[in-house]
Amino acid sequence: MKITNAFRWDKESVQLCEIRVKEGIIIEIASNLSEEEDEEVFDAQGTFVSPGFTDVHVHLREPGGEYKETIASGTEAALRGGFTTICPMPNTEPVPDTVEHLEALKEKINESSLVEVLPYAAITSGQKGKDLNDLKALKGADAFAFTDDGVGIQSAAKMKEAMEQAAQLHMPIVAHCEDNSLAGNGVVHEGAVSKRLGLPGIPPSAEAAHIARDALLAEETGCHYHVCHVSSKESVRVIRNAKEAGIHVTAEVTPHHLLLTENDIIEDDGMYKMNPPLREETDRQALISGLEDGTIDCIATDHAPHAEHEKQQSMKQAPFGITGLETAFPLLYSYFVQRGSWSLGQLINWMTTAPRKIFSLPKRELEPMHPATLTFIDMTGNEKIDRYTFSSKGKNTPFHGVSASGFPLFTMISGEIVWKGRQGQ
Ligand SMILES: NC(=O)N[C@@H](CC(=O)O)C(=O)O
Ligand SMILES: [Zn+2]
Ligand SMILES: [Zn+2]
Repeated sequence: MKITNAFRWDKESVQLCEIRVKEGIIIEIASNLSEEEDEEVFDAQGTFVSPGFTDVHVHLREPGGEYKETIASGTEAALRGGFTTICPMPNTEPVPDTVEHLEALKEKINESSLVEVLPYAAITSGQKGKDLNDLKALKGADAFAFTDDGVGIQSAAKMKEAMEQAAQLHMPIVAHCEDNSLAGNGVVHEGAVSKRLGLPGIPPSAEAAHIARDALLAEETGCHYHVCHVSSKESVRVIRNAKEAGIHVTAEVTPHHLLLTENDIIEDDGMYKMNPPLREETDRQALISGLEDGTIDCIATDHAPHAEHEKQQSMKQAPFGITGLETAFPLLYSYFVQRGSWSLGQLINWMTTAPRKIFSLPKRELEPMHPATLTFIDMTGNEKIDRYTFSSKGKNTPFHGVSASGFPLFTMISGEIVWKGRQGQ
């Protein structure tokens, strides 16, 4: 197959190109490729082509929470957002904390996933933070990495034990950092908005204290420690210091923490409730500079679908979390690339190469010998985000009605167009 009329990021600028694909693999890329007899031609219609995005932090809710999302609906949302590899978190029912549960989950993934799905296994039984799972056996059953995302591991000793074992297995420990004794029953950032709305707050120290603790434990144990959804300037500082000390720490940031602050919360509205909470403008700026200077390694959505009736509740009642797969690239492209803060190459790196490097996944580059697993993005059009058109069952986004460019038009996996939803709409 010859893909024609596509733009790609070529070192420093966007260039028109043609791509030859054989048996699902990229063979050649050039501005003009020779004609081959009887070759199928795929007209990319002037879209921008990128390796499919990788998201190392999503919630698919299956098993146990199928009314919020299923593997089928969540992976369709991934395709619609340009993601071809996603890593679901283990806060499901049951939790993938035994080989049996993980195998059952993998079977469901095989039955209904539309993209590559690499599931995490939990660190502790039922994610209760008490009994360590058989990490060696879970690695043997292909766990992507270990995490108790959804809750922080409260006991430092338990975290140390987990890291000791993970280090021996050469597996990363991925952490939702939240000290419950500091976070309490908080529902928003502790600051101006928690005061204005009279809501219990979550201080930045609830996150940063765990990161500082765990960085020391990672140093002691030699474990690779990855921090989920960094939200505060204090956390960025602690991660920067840890990296400077040579500790193997990596970190991710979500689109919503890069784009929103507590000031976007106008009233007591559960749609703006997420964990960690939206913080202050100085935090948002620290996250942006942390990403730009390499303190934060990649972008991950923390796609957290919930049902409409759940998110329509007040801050105190609604569950934490917002969806992200179908809005991540358009929002970041429109806000940071179109306005000139980042190059397209930087954004693509944080959503493709960088997350794969953190977890030593096989490279997916737009280069010969790599799989033709590609996302084709419409860079010129502009449309309003409409949550009711999401493939995800979770319509819970605070970005409904926001205008953006950069929506994927079609997605290819190993040379096959697997999604052309926007074309068909
Ligand atoms: N981020 C969230 O606000 N919610 C996540 C849990 C989590 O990522 O901690 C969820 O599972 O809904
Ligand atoms: Zn979390
Ligand atoms: Zn999460």
